[in-house]
Amino acid sequence: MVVLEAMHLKKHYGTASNLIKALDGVNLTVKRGEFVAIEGTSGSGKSTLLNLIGGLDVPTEGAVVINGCELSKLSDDHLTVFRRTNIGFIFQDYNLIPTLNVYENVILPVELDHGKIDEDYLISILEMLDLHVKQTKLINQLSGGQQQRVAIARALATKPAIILADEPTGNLDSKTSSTVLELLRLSNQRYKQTLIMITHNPDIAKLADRIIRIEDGKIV
Ligand SMILES: Nc1ncnc2c1ncn2[C@@H]1O[C@H](COP(=O)(O)OP(=O)(O)OP(=O)(O)O)[C@@H](O)[C@H]1O
Repeated sequence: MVVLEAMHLKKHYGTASNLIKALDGVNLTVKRGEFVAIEGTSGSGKSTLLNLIGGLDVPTEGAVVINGCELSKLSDDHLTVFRRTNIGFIFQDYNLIPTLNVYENVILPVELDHGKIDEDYLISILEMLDLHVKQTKLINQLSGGQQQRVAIARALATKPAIILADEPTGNLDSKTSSTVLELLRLSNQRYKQTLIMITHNPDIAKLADRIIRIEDGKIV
């Protein structure tokens, strides 16, 4: 079953002589439960692609369809709810809320949609990420790596169909990094979640079902 379809996606900035083709005609089909790694040099268009797939940015041309829903057809409000319920983002700026503690940050996306919190599932995530003893800590009492793990727990909390991750283990030591990858892989397999991950690490890319390489805004 196809969960994501990107059709002829383009993202251009500027005009005429200053035209930057950040993404230049990308077609991509991803099946439910697939783990896709995205590789490419700096500036090749990886983040642009992830932002368009996640509906965080609007393409200049082309369309993104997730679970049969074309993102550009949704109103802003619907898109916000759609994103929250279908997509888990693990980006480098964690966007955690400093006035909430770890537990409150993690359950926030579930609460915003008045969803039921699966406590057992949540505890297992927090334990695997070694955050269970930090649940009542405020975000600024955590190290960068711990904050990254909170962002990962939050992305998994809603059991989203698609997880979009931008170098999710970039700031973690190698032990935590492999734990996080194991958790993502486990979650990917157990819940048939689709995982799309930008990585510069060939060892991580090797774990993926498929590696996509982007150069100059195109899949090569
Ligand atoms: N808002 C913007 N305005 C103009 N150009 C932009 C904008 N955002 C991105 N670009 C350009 O689009 C191209 C692709 O950028 P993108 O961030 O997608 O690359 P990337 O592969 O994710 O790079 P990195 O690995 O360094 O994060 C780059 O040339 C970048 O300078």
